[in-house]
Amino acid sequence: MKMASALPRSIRFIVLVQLVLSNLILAIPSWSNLALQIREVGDIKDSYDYIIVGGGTAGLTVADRLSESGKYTVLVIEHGKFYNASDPDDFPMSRRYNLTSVPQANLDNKEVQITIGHCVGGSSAINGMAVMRGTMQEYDNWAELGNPGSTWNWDGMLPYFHKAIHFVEPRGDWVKKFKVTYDIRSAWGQYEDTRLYASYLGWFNPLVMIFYEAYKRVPGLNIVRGGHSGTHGLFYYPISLDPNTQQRSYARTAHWDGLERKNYDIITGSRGNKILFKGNKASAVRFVPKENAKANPTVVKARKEIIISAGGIHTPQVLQLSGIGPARLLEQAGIQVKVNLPGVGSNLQDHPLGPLLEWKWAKQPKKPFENNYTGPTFDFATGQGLVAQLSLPLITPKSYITLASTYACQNLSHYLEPDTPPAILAGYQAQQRIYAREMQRTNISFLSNLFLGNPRIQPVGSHIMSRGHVRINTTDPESEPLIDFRALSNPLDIELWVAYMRFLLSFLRSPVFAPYEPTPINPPNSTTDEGLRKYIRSVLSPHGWHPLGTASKMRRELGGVVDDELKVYGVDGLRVVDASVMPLLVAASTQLTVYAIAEKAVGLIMEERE
Ligand SMILES: Cc1cc2nc3c(=O)[nH]c(=O)nc-3n(C[C@H](O)[C@H](O)[C@H](O)COP(=O)(O)OP(=O)(O)OC[C@H]3O[C@@H](n4cnc5c(N)ncnc54)[C@H](O)[C@@H]3O)c2cc1C
Repeated sequence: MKMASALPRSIRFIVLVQLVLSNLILAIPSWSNLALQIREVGDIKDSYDYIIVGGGTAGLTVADRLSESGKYTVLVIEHGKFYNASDPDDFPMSRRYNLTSVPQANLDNKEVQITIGHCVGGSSAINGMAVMRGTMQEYDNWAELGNPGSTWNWDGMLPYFHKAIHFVEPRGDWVKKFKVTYDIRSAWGQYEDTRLYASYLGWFNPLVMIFYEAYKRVPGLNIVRGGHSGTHGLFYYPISLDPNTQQRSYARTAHWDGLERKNYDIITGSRGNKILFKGNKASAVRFVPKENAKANPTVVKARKEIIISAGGIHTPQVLQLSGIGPARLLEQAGIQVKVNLPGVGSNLQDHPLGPLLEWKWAKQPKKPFENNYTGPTFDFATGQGLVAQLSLPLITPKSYITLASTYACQNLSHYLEPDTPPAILAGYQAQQRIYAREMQRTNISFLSNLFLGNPRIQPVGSHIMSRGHVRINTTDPESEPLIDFRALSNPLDIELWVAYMRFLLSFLRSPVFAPYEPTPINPPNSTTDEGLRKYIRSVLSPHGWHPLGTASKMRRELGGVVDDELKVYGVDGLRVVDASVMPLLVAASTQLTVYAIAEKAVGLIMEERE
């Protein structure tokens, strides 16, 4: 989009007309056979087989797959709107929520700006487009927290990773130049009917190879033989880019646009604010217009199931407004308790973003960018998708055992709120056992370094020990929920960051960079442990755009909210399908995992039906 101003006016006009027309076709499909955008509440049917609250990444995937046989009617209720594809800003407020966290006590009381999607397509419409997944070990850890026989492990997820995204191989010269590794057979799917794409950029940033060479010298760092095949180390990730249009490929383009289905409706600008029950069975959704919570609500009935896919922040809110959540919180808000489920809203995790490491290079590499790329521009693209994922033994060979045993011996209740319910504590202790073990292993990453070009590195914490929460505002439950990351509330997190910083500072001294005479921009002004702690507190963001865990798929006695079929404990006919079911972070950005969760959920629903 930003390129448009460089074009002659006549061409700009044609491009604009094309964009407006294509947008009309995509956004107003109600005149044809296409899936229907309901414009007036009165046009909504009295009941649907499936109702999905939230038309984002997971919600649209589930809706598409449930409606594809034509046997079932599906309604999606989406809070945001169809946005205008010709909008010159790729990241406007109209497409995202305007949220901040409560002040973070361990981050100098900072209120953290929270960015999540608020439109048809949800966060997939505004994300950085990186396509990554975690390692085998990380998904296997999910199963460990699940019920006996849980299939939410690597083997149980892999078929859905395949189904979720159509992988487009990189150009041969690119593979050679960058040493890209990928393994289609074991890691990627190429299904014809999957319209979501993972592809690589077709241009060259010479800086990337300098970083590649520097990482290669890090002792113990794997050069991954099949990027994304469940192991970690140094590799390239593709992006969610449609290779034909060179535009963002996301939940809307893959799972809504152009579908010819009379059984698939969506209503936008509508906020689902209560699930209604007949006895124990979720039977209807109540919703209000986006702008007016006090307006007359509409109720639409579900004949088979209701699925909440409102994302890691709003799914717990919808559950709590429906009387499913911690009883005390609900009583304080004057909400009748349907199920006392303390885990709703707890276990909030996100990938923390460490300080952006930037340098000035006195001498530049000879060859500048080979830039004939014409798609969307964003930070990750300039880094070409190079990521280095590092285990704790690799980051800090001398102290990883001490860090792991310090964590294993912690009394977690010292770092939680005094009235933390026993089930929540039990769940965090189960996670503690997992992480105390994983800190000593070399096949799980604790720090991901994303190369962003220029040269810059964005360090991202892959796993955190602190746990936050999302709770309705008891004085005004319909307003935005209160979001507290409780960043660094577990003191081990800052010690991990001190170790990460020490690793990074030494990496920057790699002899590979020396010919370019680098000078760091904004380095920490003290490198003592205390100096680094202070520095981290001043720069860390606990929000790396991946809030999750707030309706975790764990055993109920561990504070879980959904079982292994993603059904909400204590009621019938209600599932959660989105990022909030992930019980633990994976060392990867989250969209591909969310798409795979949605595909697997549909598999479970269909298995039950047929
Ligand atoms: C800025 C940003 C950058 C990111 N970058 C990357 C990246 O590069 N790579 C990657 O893999 N991942 C990335 N992610 C993360 C990834 O996009 C998300 O994890 C994923 O899209 C979440 O999917 P979801 O279905 O859980 O939620 P969403 O996709 O957020 O969907 C939730 C939907 O529910 C709607 N909703 C909320 N409440 C209600 C309600 N009460 N009633 C009706 N509708 C409601 C919302 O409007 C939204 O459309 C990024 C995310 C963001 C925000």
